Amino acid sequence: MASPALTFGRRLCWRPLCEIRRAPAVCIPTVHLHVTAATMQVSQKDFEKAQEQLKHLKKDPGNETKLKLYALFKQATEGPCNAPKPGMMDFVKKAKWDAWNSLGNLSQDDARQKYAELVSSLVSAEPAVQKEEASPEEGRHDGYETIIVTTKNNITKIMFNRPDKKNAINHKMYREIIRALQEAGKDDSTIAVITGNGDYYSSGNDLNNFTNVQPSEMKKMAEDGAVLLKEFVGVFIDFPKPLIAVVNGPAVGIPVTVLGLCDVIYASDRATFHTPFSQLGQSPEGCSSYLFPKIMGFAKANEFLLFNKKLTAAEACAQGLVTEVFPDSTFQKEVWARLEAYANLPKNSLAVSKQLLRSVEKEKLYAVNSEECEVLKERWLSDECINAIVNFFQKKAKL
Ligand SMILES: CCCCC/C=C/CC(=O)SCCNC(=O)CCNC(=O)[C@H](O)C(C)(C)COP(=O)(O)OP(=O)(O)OC[C@H]1O[C@@H](n2cnc3c(N)ncnc32)[C@H](O)[C@@H]1OP(=O)(O)O
Repeated sequence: MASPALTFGRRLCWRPLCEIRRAPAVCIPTVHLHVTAATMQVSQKDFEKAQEQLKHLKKDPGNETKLKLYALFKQATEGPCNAPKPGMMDFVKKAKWDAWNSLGNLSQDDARQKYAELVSSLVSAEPAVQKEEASPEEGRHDGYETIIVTTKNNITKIMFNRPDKKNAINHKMYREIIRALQEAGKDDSTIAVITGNGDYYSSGNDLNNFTNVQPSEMKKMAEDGAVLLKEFVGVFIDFPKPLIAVVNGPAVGIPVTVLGLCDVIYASDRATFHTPFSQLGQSPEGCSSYLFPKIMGFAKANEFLLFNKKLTAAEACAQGLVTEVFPDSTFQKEVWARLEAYANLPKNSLAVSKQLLRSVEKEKLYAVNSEECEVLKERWLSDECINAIVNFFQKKAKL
């Protein structure tokens, strides 16, 4: 397949909602004679109320739901799908058309009803309070949007903070993590911790990083991506004090590979570890092509890095990737109690010891990092990789 302009992705996110918001009561007078006036009024009122409620949703309901809302709105206001089918490569329009068309001959009243019910279920599922935002944490560093950085009890904590996107790492987040690690390396803390907010540790590279790119810009996108990735992995290689990963949930891709560059890895028993590189037409990064065989042995590393084998926390621990696994119910309490005790140890002694443990490998790690980024630069331009990303957004295919 020729490299298409990857212009779908994000646009899918808001257009259906925006359209719904922009298309208010003008379409509503469509009525059906078999419905009594009273029922019709209630249903129409609910429909209008639902449109209003939708505007105030705090949580992005996700593409799948937005497509459902779009389809029900069109059905409710225009009846069965009557638009011409968009072309295969017009992913967003095609997804919307498919959603509308799938409603077949559903009546406009039923569509209004279902629309109102769906909005109502979204409203009840809204989080009561965004805890992290509601109560600013002690020692919080300013100027970050995608991560939360705090320093307290001699520990600098860097928390991935895009829980609605499973903490997928977009370009801004790569840059913010680089800056946070550089600052944590120099601040007064004794140790630094990386963790995730929400149910995931991180779902890895945000696949939107590859979207909205015109064919003429693909090469530049790959080159810039390789530069950013090299710098990102470089700050892990050079991190001067103990770096602990507190893996609170599933981890996919790059947050897994850089675990080999962290010093201690604590995992909840809910965590899983997955590097689906071949499934995505990509190749390993984060120095994992060198460190993982050293950590797990070739036999296990090959299954993990080549064949996308997902590991449970217990398996990752048995293979030496994870230091210790804790029951999810006591994970935070046990881990933080332990980290606070470690952070009271002499800071300089810990820093020089960590550097001794890691310095023998540094030159090799720089070389591995460079080589991995070069290979990935080519991979990102390959049909295998582009097709995998198209597939993710088109079908929302899950790993
Ligand atoms: C500078 C560039 C450097 C590049 C370095 C390269 C790194 C390689 C990698 O990291 S490879 C790993 C890439 N990650 C993935 O392929 C994961 C893709 N995501 C999934 O398969 C699933 O989302 C899941 C299994 C992680 C979670 O599934 P679940 O059903 O529980 O949740 P949703 O799919 O509904 O996810 C909620 C919303 O989050 C969006 N999302 C999740 N992960 C990513 C991602 N990696 N990239 C982009 N978007 C992601 C998902 O699309 C949902 O969004 P929506 O609510 O708008 O629909």
